[in-house]
Amino acid sequence: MSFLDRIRGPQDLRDLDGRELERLAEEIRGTLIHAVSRTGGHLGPNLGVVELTIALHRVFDSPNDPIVFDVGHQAYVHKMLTGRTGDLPTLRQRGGMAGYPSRAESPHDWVENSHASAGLSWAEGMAKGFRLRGEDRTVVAVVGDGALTGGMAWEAMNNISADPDLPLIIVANDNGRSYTPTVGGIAQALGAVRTDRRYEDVLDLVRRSISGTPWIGRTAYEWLHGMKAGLKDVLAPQGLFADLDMKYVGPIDGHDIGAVEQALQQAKGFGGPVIVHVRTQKGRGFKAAEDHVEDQFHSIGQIDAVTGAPLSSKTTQSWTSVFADAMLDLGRRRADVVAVTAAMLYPTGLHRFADEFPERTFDVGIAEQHAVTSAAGLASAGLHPVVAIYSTFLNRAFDQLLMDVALHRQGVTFVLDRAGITGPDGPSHHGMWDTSIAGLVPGLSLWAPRDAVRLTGALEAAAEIADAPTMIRFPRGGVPEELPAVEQHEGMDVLVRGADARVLVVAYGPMCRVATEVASRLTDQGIGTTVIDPVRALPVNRALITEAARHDLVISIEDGGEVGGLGSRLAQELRRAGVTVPLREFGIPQQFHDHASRDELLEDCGLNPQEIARYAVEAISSSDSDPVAPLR
Ligand SMILES: Cc1ncc(C[n+]2csc(CCOP(=O)(O)OP(=O)(O)O)c2C)c(N)n1
Ligand SMILES: CC(=O)[C@@H](O)[C@H](O)COP(=O)(O)O
Ligand SMILES: [Mg+2]
Repeated sequence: MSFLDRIRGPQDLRDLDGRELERLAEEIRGTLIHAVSRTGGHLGPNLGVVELTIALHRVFDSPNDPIVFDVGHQAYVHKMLTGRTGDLPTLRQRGGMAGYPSRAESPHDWVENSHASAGLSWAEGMAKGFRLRGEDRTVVAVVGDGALTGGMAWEAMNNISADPDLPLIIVANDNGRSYTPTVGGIAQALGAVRTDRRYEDVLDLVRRSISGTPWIGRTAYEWLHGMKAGLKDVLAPQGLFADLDMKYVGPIDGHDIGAVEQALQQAKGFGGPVIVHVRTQKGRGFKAAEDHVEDQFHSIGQIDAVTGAPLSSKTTQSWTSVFADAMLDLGRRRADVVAVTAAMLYPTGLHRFADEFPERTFDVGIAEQHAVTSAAGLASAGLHPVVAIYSTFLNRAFDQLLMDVALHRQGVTFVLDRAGITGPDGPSHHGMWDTSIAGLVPGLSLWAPRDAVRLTGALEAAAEIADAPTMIRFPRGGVPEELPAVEQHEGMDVLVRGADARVLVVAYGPMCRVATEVASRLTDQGIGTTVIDPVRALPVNRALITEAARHDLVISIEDGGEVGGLGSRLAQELRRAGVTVPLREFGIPQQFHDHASRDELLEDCGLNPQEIARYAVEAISSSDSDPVAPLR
């Protein structure tokens, strides 16, 4: 039986000796590579925390001592050590193991939100809470160097550093990377601590010089050992945290289980907030990952478990790569166009713009709030910033969008990738709130392109707006074939013009294809149907109101939240115009949607032609004297 097979929970770790623990780490690495190369997922981050997580679960008593993972994408090893190795083959699949901690899976899991830089606030609150309730529990927060570039982490640190007996241990998991190398002064400061060896070099020098004479050696060693704390303070680099009067232990080799355990025990002994700074390597133990320049296999699809070569041959171009092409073309023609990313240069497709225009590309770290307001600053300086960001991560920068960009009427373009249902990353990753947010922002224009041609056109149009925010949203994955219009009308694209149309379907983005299929089903039932893509979804086009008034039923279909989404805004404008035609909005239901494939979840949301057409037939029939035969 392998060591890993013997681990049903953290208690089974405690009997293993150093050699056995190393064997266990090897087994965990092999299992991770084998499983995640098949399922896809965050292989690199998890390969980097194997020894760290083993040490954490040997020193602390989870779940009595909660272990909080910031972002949580690096919690696969934690899940394996808490009895879930067998679930790895179901990773990120419908009904399978979540890619982040999940309270439904285990009491060892505490925080499910995959949005970075929230972990320390969670841990600070938990530690205060347990202390107030008189519970003897230590909270441990594992936070990456990337997550430490997020402002929320420092809001928490400000409170933690002022609370000397808070039972909280912060493990700074410093692998020097977010996707690409982590940017900014904080990362540099961590790096300084990581690479500054004055203290160790002096110790090595003394050890070498006295190694031949035992009695001197023993005396000097005892002296050194006694002096160690003072010596370290004098010689060790005054790390980032020293000025906060935070106790600091490190830097520790995060792949040396014994050293990490010793550091964690030392930190535990302090009884108050401590930073344990561990140096790890993302992708450790898998050469293809270690050597992967882009992101050290931060997030992978299916790959060859030996070579690391991608297996899922992407046949269709991705929405992201269409944007990358359009952005590069725009940048070549417009010197005022600049790019802003929050530590996601490659995932958002800005890397090619950055290669050609490095001085016009700004990676601000995992700091979306700063990214948005800094973009307002760039616009006020006469530039046109394009902020490329995953839809879900814009949530945390709503105030900056509203009060810095829109209030100041700054021309900033937001390109929201992963808008709508994303799929495997689960509830905190679906981009289902951006359209509701957009609807609240005065002056904002939004495009939801249905294909590559419309995406390119939307970027061109958005870049022309210099006095208000603009937003372009598209989903994760492959871009569909071009869906040409049969007619242009007042800036809108008519995709189907039904004879004697009774039903108007207003469709946004990738749902336009669904809408044309709804139309063909209804036409087969003898119900004339018109399909319109507004192209510029917000503000609502007045011509759409006029079109709606000419029909007996209006249906809107969007890959966005149905509450307060684009359909809701259309309904509001119809009411305001006194148009009483019934309107039914089809969108993503207002709930947290678990992980599954994007197609599975869209089906669950009812965003398919069958269900929508069935609704339309029933609605028309119920309003008619001679009802139409129900759809089969
Ligand atoms: C608010 C937010 N922005 C962006 C992301 C996307 N993201 C996921 S992990 C990651 C990098 C995290 O780096 P780090 O904290 O150092 O963890 P590591 O992957 O190195 O273990 C990013 C940018 C996110 N999860 N949350
Ligand atoms: C953890 C995180 O937020 C990202 O790594 C995310 O998982 C990437 O999502 P995509 O795979 O859609 O790029
Ligand atoms: Mg990192």
